[in-house]
Amino acid sequence: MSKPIHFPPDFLWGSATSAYQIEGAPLADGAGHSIWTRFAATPGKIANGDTGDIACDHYHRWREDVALMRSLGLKAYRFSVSWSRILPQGTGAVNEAGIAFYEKLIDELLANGIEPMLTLYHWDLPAALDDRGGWLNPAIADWFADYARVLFERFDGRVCFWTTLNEPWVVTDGGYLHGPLAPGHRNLYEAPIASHNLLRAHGAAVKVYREIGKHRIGLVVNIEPKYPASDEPQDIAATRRADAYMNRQYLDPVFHGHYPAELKEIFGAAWPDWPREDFDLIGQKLDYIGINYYTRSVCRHEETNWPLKVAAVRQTQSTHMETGWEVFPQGLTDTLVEFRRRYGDLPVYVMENGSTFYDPPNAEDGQMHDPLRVDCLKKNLHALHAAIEQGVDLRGYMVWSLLDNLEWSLGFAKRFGIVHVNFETQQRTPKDSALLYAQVVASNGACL
Ligand SMILES: N#[N+]C[C@@H]1[C@@H](O)[C@H](O)[C@@H](O)[C@@H]2O[C@H]12
Repeated sequence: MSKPIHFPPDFLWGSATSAYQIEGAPLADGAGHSIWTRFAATPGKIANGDTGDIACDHYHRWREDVALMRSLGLKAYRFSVSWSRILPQGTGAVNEAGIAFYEKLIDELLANGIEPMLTLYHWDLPAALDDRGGWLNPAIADWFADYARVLFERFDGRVCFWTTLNEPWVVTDGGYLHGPLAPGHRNLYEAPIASHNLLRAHGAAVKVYREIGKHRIGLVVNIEPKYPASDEPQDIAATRRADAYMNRQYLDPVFHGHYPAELKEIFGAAWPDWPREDFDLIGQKLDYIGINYYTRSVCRHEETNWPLKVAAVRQTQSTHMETGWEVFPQGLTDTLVEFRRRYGDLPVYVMENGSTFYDPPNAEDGQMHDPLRVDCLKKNLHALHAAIEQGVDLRGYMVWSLLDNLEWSLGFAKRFGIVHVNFETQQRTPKDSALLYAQVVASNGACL
């Protein structure tokens, strides 16, 4: 019998979602278009013609969903604000109805003893700003800082956990280099510019927060640890390139004041010489780092793969994600321990971790059984605890996701929720994984 595991006494157990994936009604009450309302309206961009027009109808069911979180005993809820609900044109006049929606949500969370954790940007850029160059326009750092200021002024104090960006790597790689995500560009020269401006915008928002904020602000990055497929020099080099491109491209500038050298190697002439002062802006001190972990990647050299010349070697037990994400809990431990080794003892929150498996239909007992997700959750939580035992200052864990939702260009078919959503009836049904998670929260991990 393994000894029961205990997490730190004030460990923050919660769940995570994002605006466009769950809210629906993206244009309600004066909101403006975003690059995702546009992308979803473009035939062929989202599987099965799915859109965020309704999604989980959270815009109308927010009170019910907070009650659901309360029933699971959650201590925190990580959500994002849709920039174009607050500033329909991305800059300029504030849409008070947009403020009102998030104010109701925040106050309801607080009334139910749930810590609101607010993400300023989770991919849904106002379309009006995309028309002005979006993340390719250096002015976006100021636009983002002005948007952040509005929310800081309205909500700081009720919101004590702020995140500037969610997964800048996905925004860049998906939206500007390879193109499966909004705004759907495929351009070697644009990707580094968008990525750099995301980091500048992050720094500009943190700078504003230091002027007027009184609580905590950080950045959320997705980390996918890279392991060489062999000890061949070219596989080792490929692994180094993949790590630099996906993981260190954001953490090195924020914490070390420069990009990894491999990026110039990868992008060649498409990699600009960045102004030194940009790194002073990007390197604003953070109160915590948020890490999203899903899987690892085993890398080999592949000359034909553009532009990294890296291929991922498919592994055995995988989730039902499009690219077959391997279930590899050790990667979560390794990621957290490596962050501490490379960047120091900053408080860490796992801001997303979860899995997608085909959930069998409601069993005759009316319960939604999801044994694969239950198994994956248990293994990941043990891996989390292993990191704490190795000295990582881990403060909290947000399971992705509270609800089945719109998995971006993969549509509604990829279900990550611990709560099942019937998208015809909007009925929410806690899965076995939700019941397990409720026990984990109640026992602070001792039930594992
Ligand atoms: N894919 N996948 C699931 C999940 C996605 O739904 C989130 O919006 C992203 O922050 C991150 O990619 C992770």
